[in-house]
Amino acid sequence: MGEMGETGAQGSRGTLGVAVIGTGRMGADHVRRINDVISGARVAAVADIDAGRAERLAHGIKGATAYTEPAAAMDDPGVDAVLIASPGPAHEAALLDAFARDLPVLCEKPLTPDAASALRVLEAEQKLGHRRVQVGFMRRYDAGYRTLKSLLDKGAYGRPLMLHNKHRNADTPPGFTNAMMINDSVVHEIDVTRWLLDEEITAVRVLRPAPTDNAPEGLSDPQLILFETTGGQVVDTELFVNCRFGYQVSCEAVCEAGTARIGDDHGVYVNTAGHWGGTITPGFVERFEDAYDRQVQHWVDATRRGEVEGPSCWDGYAAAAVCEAGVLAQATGDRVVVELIERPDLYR
Ligand SMILES: NC(=O)C1=CN([C@@H]2O[C@H](COP(=O)(O)OP(=O)(O)OC[C@H]3O[C@@H](n4cnc5c(N)ncnc54)[C@H](O)[C@@H]3O)[C@@H](O)[C@H]2O)C=CC1
Ligand SMILES: O=C1[C@@H](O)[C@H](O)[C@@H](O)[C@H](O)[C@H]1O
Repeated sequence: MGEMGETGAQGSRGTLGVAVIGTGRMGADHVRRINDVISGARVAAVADIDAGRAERLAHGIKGATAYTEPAAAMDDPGVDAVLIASPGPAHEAALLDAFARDLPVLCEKPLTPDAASALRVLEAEQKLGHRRVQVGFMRRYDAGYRTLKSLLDKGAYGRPLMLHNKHRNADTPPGFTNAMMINDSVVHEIDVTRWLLDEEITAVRVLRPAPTDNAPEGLSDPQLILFETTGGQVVDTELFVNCRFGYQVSCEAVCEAGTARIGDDHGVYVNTAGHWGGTITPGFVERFEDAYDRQVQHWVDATRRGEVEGPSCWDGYAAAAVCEAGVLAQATGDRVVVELIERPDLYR
């Protein structure tokens, strides 16, 4: 254990030594964030099954060691906490490794890619007897979503009846599948729906219009996803992941006495010869930069106080259960009911 472990996490002011698992796009961005943007933490170890990638990243960081095994990185003497940024199917093993060492974790979304594995993680955390995981649903740290949440919580426009979401990506990485459209992309709308409305999602439907010619063969893009909630609200999401023109995420809440919409900020509004308007961010890294920074700072601060806050394994499990229903709804065209276990005491 690093400095934090020697002094004790509770109330300690030591710098948090973080092992970053997975050094691809998000892992490398989180390493940069920990090194250059936020305070109170340092990268003590990185791990990637691609040894060269891990070594190249560790090379530029004083005191960081590269590993190929996540468990070996967690055993590094400088490590107090773990940030998991490997692909979703690798999360369960890394989470169980972290639990075996009782280390605090920030786990990128999705918690895991299916409900059964998410349930195993939920059960393993309960065996520890305390929460250890914050799930990387970073939209909860975005300024626009936070404002919308506080307006809804105050009942500013009365009871929310519907949400209209848009989620557009310019393009998809190689190997992106229809299931990933739900598990990797719509999982964000699943989380913001549950969080903004404070309700569970009870059923899912998916409509698949004729696909764009810009989508890779076999990808049904765009899709329209409909959720029903325990509160009787209906939520629609347009997901269009090969729209070509940039990255757009917005959410409009329709309430009894008004509507509130976020995500339309296009920066400076310009008038010039033959042109008017703003800009569109190219991708999620730019659109949600502040949210990622706030999310990681929040995790570091809570961990240094010996606390665990933010989206929990319950949120990760509930999202995985909705994703599973969504993938089935996508394949069959049916309305699929979401099956959830009763919420355990640890997450009440
Ligand atoms: N919050 C957000 O907006 C975003 C979150 N993500 C999430 O971040 C995670 C990583 O995504 P990307 O960085 O885009 O993927 P990526 O493919 O760019 O990087 C993943 C890295 O993990 C490594 N890896 C694979 N299996 C591993 C294992 N068992 N142990 C250690 N390393 C392993 C790969 O070699 C690769 O370097 C995923 O969970 C993804 O859903 C991704 C994009 C945006
Ligand atoms: O999490 C993310 C990606 O994994 C996903 O592939 C994108 O569609 C999302 O916009 C992004 O936020």
